[in-house]
Amino acid sequence: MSPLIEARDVELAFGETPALRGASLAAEAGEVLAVMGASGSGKSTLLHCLAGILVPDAGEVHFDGQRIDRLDENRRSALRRDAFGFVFQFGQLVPELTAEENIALPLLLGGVRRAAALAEARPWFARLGLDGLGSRRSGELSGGQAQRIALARGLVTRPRVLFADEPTGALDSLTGEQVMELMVAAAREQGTTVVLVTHEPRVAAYADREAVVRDGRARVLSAGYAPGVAERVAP
Ligand SMILES: Nc1ncnc2c1ncn2[C@@H]1O[C@H](COP(=O)(O)OP(=O)(O)OP(=O)(O)O)[C@@H](O)[C@H]1O
Repeated sequence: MSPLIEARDVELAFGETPALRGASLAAEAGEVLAVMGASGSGKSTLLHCLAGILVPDAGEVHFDGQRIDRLDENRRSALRRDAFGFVFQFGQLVPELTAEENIALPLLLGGVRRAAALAEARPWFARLGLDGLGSRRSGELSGGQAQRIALARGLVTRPRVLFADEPTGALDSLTGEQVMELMVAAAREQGTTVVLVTHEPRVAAYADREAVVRDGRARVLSAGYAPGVAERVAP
């Protein structure tokens, strides 16, 4: 079976700073893949290349049998909107919108009519333990509540791949674990592949498989989680 999404020998430099130096990484359909590594190792850059946000200087990015690094910006943008979902460290909700409108936003941007988009957003409140919060704005939500809204926004279009960059990084560990449990359960329920960037082994433990990025190169660890394995495997 070929992977759903794959980076092959990807290289990318920001000016004189090499961020990726031949990174290869693949995720199968339905898999939860954690990407770990030290600060500055290139994790976010690799995620941005996989998601078609950045175009690598060299190497290839494939999604669902298509080479996406060769698509122009308009087509990559359409792909991100139609096939991918995103969750970032600080939720990044739109402060002027209610929680319900924030969840519905990717559908609205994709041309779904307002009533239909809000109807799609509503079940997420019960699913993520957020009942009664639909009309709140982001300033009236706790960090954990806001991140669950961001998670719902990332999944509401039923994306093929959810890209999550340090989704628990701004939360305390208990709240972070709740968000991870909800994220993995919701993704599995709808068959969404998850590429999860984290530097926390406790967060990576929710994944089916782990990869480590070190100095701009990725290596996949064997399935399953064992404390300390990342440190032992890295040369
Ligand atoms: N927009 C940018 N402009 C210049 N350099 C950048 C930019 N983004 C990242 N870099 C550099 O590229 C390298 C990889 O950064 P990246 O953000 O991918 O690492 P990371 O592993 O995700 O780090 P962290 O865990 O701290 O978020 C670093 O040396 C970083 O300073």
